[in-house]
Amino acid sequence: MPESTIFITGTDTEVGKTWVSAALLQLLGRHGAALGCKPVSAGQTHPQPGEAPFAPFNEDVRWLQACSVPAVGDAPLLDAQVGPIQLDEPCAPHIAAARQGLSWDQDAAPLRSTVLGAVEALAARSRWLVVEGVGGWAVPLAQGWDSAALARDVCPPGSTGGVVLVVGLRLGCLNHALLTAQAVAASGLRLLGWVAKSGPQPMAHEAENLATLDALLPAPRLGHIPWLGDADVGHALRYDAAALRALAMRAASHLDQARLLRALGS
Ligand SMILES: Nc1ncnc2c1ncn2[C@@H]1O[C@H](COP(=O)(O)OP(=O)(O)OP(=O)(O)O)[C@@H](O)[C@H]1O
Ligand SMILES: C[C@H](N)[C@H](N)CCCCCC(=O)O
Ligand SMILES: [Mg+2]
Repeated sequence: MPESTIFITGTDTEVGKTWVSAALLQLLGRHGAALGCKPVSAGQTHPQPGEAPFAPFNEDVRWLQACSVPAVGDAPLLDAQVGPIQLDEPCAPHIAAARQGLSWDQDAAPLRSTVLGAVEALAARSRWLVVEGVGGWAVPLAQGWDSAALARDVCPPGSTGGVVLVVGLRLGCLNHALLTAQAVAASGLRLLGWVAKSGPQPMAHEAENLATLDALLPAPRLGHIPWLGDADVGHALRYDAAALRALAMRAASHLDQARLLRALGS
């Protein structure tokens, strides 16, 4: 079993959870096997007209597969191991599932058992397991099972792991971050830390917003990942896993490794 399972949540969808997950994998992979999992994903990338053909893939799964660091001698992870449930449409997962005729609204048990089976298989091979949630903390998945319940399933209260919150720096993030931290605590889970992620436009009064989060969030800031303006993410995702790892390393250079290892108790 892993020393720690880290569940990555965010203040919203598209805030940088995958960037942070990939960066953590590359950073922690220096200290032992670090494997990534995106248990439920929604949205497949298909070749556009005129583009060289490739098999459709989910971008988050592709990132985590490329950036996972298996133990020496262990096999690289397969797409289906990193992303056991990959839905077609880029929307709320329970809606994407319904549109594909999956009956998650009737019974969560088959979904939960597939997902947790996949997570456990990776856990058995890793020192660090990084599990990326879907959207924000409370996104519904299936009847009686949501993203918060998934987090509790993969790093139960009392386990050595916990939650890392990614805060997308934009107006509104203070409220979303503080509500999420409250909800994590109410679930009985440990907030290990939080990471700020900038978008293409710098947030107005960024320093003051970061200071407010530092003062009010009940966990340490583990880093602030800037916008990497020159990154050709689309090309790297399609054709170049090494370029994805290089981008993840650039992102990781903005994380505080010592603080992270302290938060993980290592
Ligand atoms: N070149 C780049 N440098 C830094 N950040 C980028 C770059 N290109 C895109 N991004 C950021 O990545 C964000 C999406 O990040 P990411 O895919 O990690 O989000 P997410 O929280 O994982 O989303 P989801 O809920 O879909 O899983 C975009 O909103 C954008 O700000
Ligand atoms: C498709 C998207 N990028 C995410 N994977 C799914 C986000 C679900 C958000 C649901 C919601 O909070 O409204
Ligand atoms: Mg993501």
